[in-house]
Amino acid sequence: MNNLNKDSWAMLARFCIEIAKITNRAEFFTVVADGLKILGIDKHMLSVVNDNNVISGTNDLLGIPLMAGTRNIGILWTEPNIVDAELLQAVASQISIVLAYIIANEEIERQAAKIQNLEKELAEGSSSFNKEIETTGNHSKIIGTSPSMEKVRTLVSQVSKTQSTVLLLGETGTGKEIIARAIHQNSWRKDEAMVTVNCAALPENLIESELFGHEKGSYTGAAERRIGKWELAHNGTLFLDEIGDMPLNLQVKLLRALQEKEIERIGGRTPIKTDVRVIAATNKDLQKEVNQGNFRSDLFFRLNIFPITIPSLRERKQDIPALVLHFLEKYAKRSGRKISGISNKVIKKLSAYNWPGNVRELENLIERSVLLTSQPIINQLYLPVGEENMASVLESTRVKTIDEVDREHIMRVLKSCKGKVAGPGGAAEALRMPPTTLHSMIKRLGIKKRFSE
Ligand SMILES: Nc1ncnc2c1ncn2[C@@H]1O[C@H](COP(=O)(O)OP(=O)(O)OP(=O)(O)O)[C@@H](O)[C@H]1O
Repeated sequence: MNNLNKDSWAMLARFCIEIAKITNRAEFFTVVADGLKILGIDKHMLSVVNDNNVISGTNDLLGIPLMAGTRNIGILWTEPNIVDAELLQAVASQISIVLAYIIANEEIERQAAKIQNLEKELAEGSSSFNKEIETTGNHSKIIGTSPSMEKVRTLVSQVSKTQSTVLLLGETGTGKEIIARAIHQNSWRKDEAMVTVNCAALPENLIESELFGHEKGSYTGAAERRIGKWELAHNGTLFLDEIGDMPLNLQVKLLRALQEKEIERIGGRTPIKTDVRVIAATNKDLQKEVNQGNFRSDLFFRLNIFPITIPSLRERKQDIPALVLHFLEKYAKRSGRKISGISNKVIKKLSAYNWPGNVRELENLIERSVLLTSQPIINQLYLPVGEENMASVLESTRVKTIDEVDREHIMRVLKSCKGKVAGPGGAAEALRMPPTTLHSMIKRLGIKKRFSE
């Protein structure tokens, strides 16, 4: 029963000690576990139970099956000839009841932690649950028919049905998470959870507990026992995002978990067996990280069994129109707006841009444009303030007038001065011009009042 946690062991031990007192058979308790004298209980040797439900195991130990209904949940070991068979059966049936209760309790805790995890993700708006609904069961939501995306699709199909660890490589926003989800949805684990851990989002001291969990009191602040995401992903998939940012000392533990298929909670003394499929993703060049000593080479080789590189959007510009239509439909539906399309002129501009933020950047732009347009066809782009880089690329086909350049520059300076025109720290000072001149330029160029004093 090595997958029982510490509290459950203690509960079982207390019960067994009570039985020892009641039966007046202290010598019955021969096996020591977790520092407490309890009955030896094992669930891994059930196959040697004979017709009489009594077996001889190693070291001449006797084993009695522990049953929950017709299901074997463990085996009780004792030395032969210490107690009579009738008493042994009575003790075994009592222990079975307690053990079944403990196992059920642990399952409830695990499920509660899963629900809590989902609720947290829903509250943060990053719900794997939400996304699961969107991508149900197939690759249809992975948009793009360019040869490079078709290659990705083929690799996804090949690897989904296997147990292999997968490494997803690609720039930020290229769709690594959506591909991970497709692999999960096409695997036989699809009815279990895909649990996500962002290895870059948490400080080093918290990420180990996030991943592997901790026992109550294992460190200052560990007021309650916590089940880690690895355990939550049992029978399902664990998506380790930004794996290139995982701290070195945790990389050792991750490698061990991948190899041994078991983990230990912080402060826990018993290893926990798990069945987890790992998909890792990074936008870093992992080989380079290995060369620089930031990433362990043994872990790299363990993860790099089946790498899939997702191409950047600028390498597959032919996918832009289909992606745009997909996002238009998605956000028009979500916002209840009636948008029937987007003009060719805008598509051309989008295709001229080099998309450093890849599909995510395109998606954000379309969402914003759907919300801000008042026309049924989008024929203008609505760029977020501060995206000068993008704006200038999109506008590069046209030469700007001096007034436009002045206007943009003054607006930028006013913004950085929080709208202050005159006086210390004001825009006039920054632009080295008299406040009166700046005031009249603001008026002439039609700069909105919110930028002036
Ligand atoms: N091929 C695609 N079809 C449809 N939507 C896509 C595609 N690729 C990416 N997206 C969308 O773009 C957004 C960003 O994708 P995702 O989060 O999967 O990128 P990522 O590579 O994991 O990014 P990061 O490295 O920053 O974590 C998501 O909303 C996703 O649904």
